Amino acid sequence: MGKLSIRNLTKSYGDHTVVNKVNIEVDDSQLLTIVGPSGCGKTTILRMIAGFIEPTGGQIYLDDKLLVDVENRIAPIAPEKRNIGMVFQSYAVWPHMKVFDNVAYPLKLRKVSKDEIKSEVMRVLKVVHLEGLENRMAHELSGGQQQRVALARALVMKPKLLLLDEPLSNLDAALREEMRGEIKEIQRTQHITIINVTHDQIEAMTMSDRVAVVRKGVLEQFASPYELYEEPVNTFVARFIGSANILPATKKADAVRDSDGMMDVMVAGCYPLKVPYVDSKNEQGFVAVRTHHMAPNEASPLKAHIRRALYQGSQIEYYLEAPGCEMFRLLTDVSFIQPEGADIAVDITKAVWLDE
Ligand SMILES: Nc1ncnc2c1ncn2[C@@H]1O[C@H](COP(=O)(O)OP(=O)(O)OP(=O)(O)O)[C@@H](O)[C@H]1O
Repeated sequence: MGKLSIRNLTKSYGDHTVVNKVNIEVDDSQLLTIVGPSGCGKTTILRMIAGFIEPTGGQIYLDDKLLVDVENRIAPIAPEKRNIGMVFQSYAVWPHMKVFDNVAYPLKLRKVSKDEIKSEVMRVLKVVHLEGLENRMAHELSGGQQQRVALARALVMKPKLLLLDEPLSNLDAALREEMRGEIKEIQRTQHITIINVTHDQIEAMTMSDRVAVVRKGVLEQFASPYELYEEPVNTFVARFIGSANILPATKKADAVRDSDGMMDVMVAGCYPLKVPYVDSKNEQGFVAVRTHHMAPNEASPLKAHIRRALYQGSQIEYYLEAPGCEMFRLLTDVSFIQPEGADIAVDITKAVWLDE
């Protein structure tokens, strides 16, 4: 088991609130990613779960065990008694200790028998694909291998919950990709609940069952990767996840749902469009449009000026300007080739309405 519930979790330093009433529920054996720009409070949330930072408000439960409850003044459970493993960005391994001893360390502290230490260490080294390297010194390993040692050391305690604070950010792109797959594999085979912190939205999308998008300490959206991409709740989430184009749009305050579940909006003052109906009274708002949901069409009333054209081999990405709009992007295949400075017209094939 490893079901985590975070309720109204808050942390303030003086009058600076860095985590503000965050609510998150993670089911057993799921992988949650907390994502957001630098300084938004990701690490603070993780450290409150681990017990290294005391919250200013809220509760955290792991299964039915109350780890901390500020309002009811219940003394927080000490970090080492929480049954939580943690891996950080910097390789927290002892360089002049053997791989085996690095991983065995937490078990030795707990006075586990020698035989059991040996079998447990060998078991987790296999899980992280380091079998055969147990007698190497940690400093003789590559960055990726050292990070696997740190992972093995966290896993050897059979934690209910594994917290990962940007453990992949120091690795090169190929190794990062490989480790993402391995962490997913560990989640599945070891039946462990994982909370991963990153500012990399691709990592959040590809690894997670659920994603928590945080901005300035506030949880903006908590959903599956699919929902975040298809139904972002605001322009911040739409930009951050999948870098959507955001265009100004208007609609009637009493816009109606048609028989297809759509409603009429006007984009950039010139382009009538149907988008999925949302219950909103706002007349001014935005539409979020993915770059591949725009298509060139000479007859379209949405005229745009090509500021930049980035040739990418199989496709071209155009950076476009239109009156009243921030720069937006169109992704096409190479059959549509236009020079920078050209004026074109584009259709929007799919979009969602956002109030803010
Ligand atoms: N001990 C402290 N005293 C005062 N402010 C702090 C303290 N620790 C963190 N903060 C502030 O809390 C905010 C959140 O920090 P946190 O490290 O949680 O962000 P983050 O999202 O993990 O950022 P990054 O991606 O850069 O690691 C920041 O504005 C930071 O300056």
